[in-house]
Amino acid sequence: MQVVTGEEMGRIDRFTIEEIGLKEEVLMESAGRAAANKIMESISPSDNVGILIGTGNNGGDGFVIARCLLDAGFKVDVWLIPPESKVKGAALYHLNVFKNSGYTFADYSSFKSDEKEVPGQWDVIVDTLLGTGVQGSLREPYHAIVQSINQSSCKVISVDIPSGVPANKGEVEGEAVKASVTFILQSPKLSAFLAPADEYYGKWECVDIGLPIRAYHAVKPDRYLWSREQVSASFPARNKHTHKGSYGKGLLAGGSIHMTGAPVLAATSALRSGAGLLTTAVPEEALSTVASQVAESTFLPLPSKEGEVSEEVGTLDLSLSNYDGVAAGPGLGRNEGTRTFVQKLLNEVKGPLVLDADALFVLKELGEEWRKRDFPLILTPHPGELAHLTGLSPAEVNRQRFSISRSFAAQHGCYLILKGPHTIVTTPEGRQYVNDSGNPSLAKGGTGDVLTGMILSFVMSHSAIQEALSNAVFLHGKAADMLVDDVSSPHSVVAGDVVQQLPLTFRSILHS
Ligand SMILES: NC(=O)C1=CN([C@@H]2O[C@H](COP(=O)(O)OP(=O)(O)OC[C@H]3O[C@@H](n4cnc5c(N)ncnc54)[C@H](O)[C@@H]3O)[C@@H](O)[C@H]2O)[C@@H](O)CC1
Ligand SMILES: [K+]
Repeated sequence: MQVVTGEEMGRIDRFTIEEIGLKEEVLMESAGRAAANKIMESISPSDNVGILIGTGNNGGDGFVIARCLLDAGFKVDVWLIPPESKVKGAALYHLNVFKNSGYTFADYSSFKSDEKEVPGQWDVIVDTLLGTGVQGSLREPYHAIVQSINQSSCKVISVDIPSGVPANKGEVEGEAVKASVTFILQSPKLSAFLAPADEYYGKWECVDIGLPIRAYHAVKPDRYLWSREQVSASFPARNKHTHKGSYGKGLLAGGSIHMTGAPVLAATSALRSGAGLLTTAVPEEALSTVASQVAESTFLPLPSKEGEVSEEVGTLDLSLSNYDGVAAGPGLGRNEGTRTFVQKLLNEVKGPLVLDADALFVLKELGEEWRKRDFPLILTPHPGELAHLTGLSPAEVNRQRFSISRSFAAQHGCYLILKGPHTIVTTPEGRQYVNDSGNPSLAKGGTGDVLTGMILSFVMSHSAIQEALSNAVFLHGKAADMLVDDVSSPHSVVAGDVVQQLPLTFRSILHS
């Protein structure tokens, strides 16, 4: 499933109409009918339904939906918000089809002021006021209507996008519909994955309106949703005729005297995620504490000074080219030793290199050096870390999560995993994959270390790096979802619980 901007959706629509020749009226019929079918499945025949129709094509969808529901015998009131003379194009065509079918609507523009509240007898409101064409904050009368919708106790079903929510941005200016459910037409828009707009959608589902795949090929949004279906299809099975070496020899580097837990979490997570052989590299002063908590790893002591890796690491032969994958960062600290170490990893690792946490922090000081890597480089920042790397503020990063990740990954030739409530994996070519698992229980120290371990393990056992990364991100979130659904509360989940939950999470995918 592709994720689009409002403009991309418009271009896909136009290509379908102008190049492929599917008439706009036909497209609107398909869209409205597909949405109507979903709406009818989600309400009861005894419900009183109010359908609110706005001026643009979203309103046109509303006329199709209203006709479908009335034909099926539902109890429906239809309100046309603008004066009829304002309705144009395909929406006007469907207004006429609606009328010619023997149905009527109420003209909101002629209502007296005491008639303008959402009526108390409605159980369900279908919001087809405004779609992806909305610009800025809502003008009257939409503003007042949306306020009235949000104050009502009705179930609110938005079509395509909750009215007033922008397609491409997370910020909502002023009022917008807070939907119970949104039936998105064909492709989710960016705002479904950006805060706080994502909250306005309620539960959402995409409805197939039959836009031709050729139109997507022409427009190339190159952004996809990565969910359970894609994970199941790409999660590699463990073959009978394999041995520990078949699943990669990995190196996990992290820890310092005050942060011994981070490498423990990352290492145990890597091992639980299938790594065949794991070596954990830890500064000498922290080694015994870490080693006592990870029985299945071998260890590589790193020279240390004041509890953190020291600059001497730059002069040592660590045989870094012998590993199938390396991940570094959790708990390393941010001193010169870490910088020297990360520089060495960038130069000497001959396979996928995952940099997280403190390793990301020092990357900025390495200037242009790290752009020249011949082997895959995978960066896993949270918005604060990407802000540090780009010189932007975390708020700016969050505001433009998609575009900033895309340009950063392209500019630096790396895979970028921008963490957050809807983690985005971006490839060096700029393709993007949005994750749809996870919950706020993951907003805790240590959960990122768990993800790093999973990523290390997955990139060693999967030939397609993007799939490995997206699967790790999905399953990490899924483990948290399973914990919250079956075992814990979002408050109580700790990073170690996520590691413990991995076996059942993987089983749920293998057996689905
Ligand atoms: N173009 C197509 O072929 C199809 C479009 N579809 C529907 O069309 C929608 C997009 O249609 P439109 O581009 O007409 O956009 P809208 O339906 O969002 O309507 C835009 C109109 O709303 C008004 N408006 C914009 N900002 C406003 C504000 N802040 N306050 C008050 N009024 C405002 C303006 O008059 C503008 O022309 C989609 O969301 C989808 O529901 C579907 O029918 C499928 C086919
Ligand atoms: K809408």
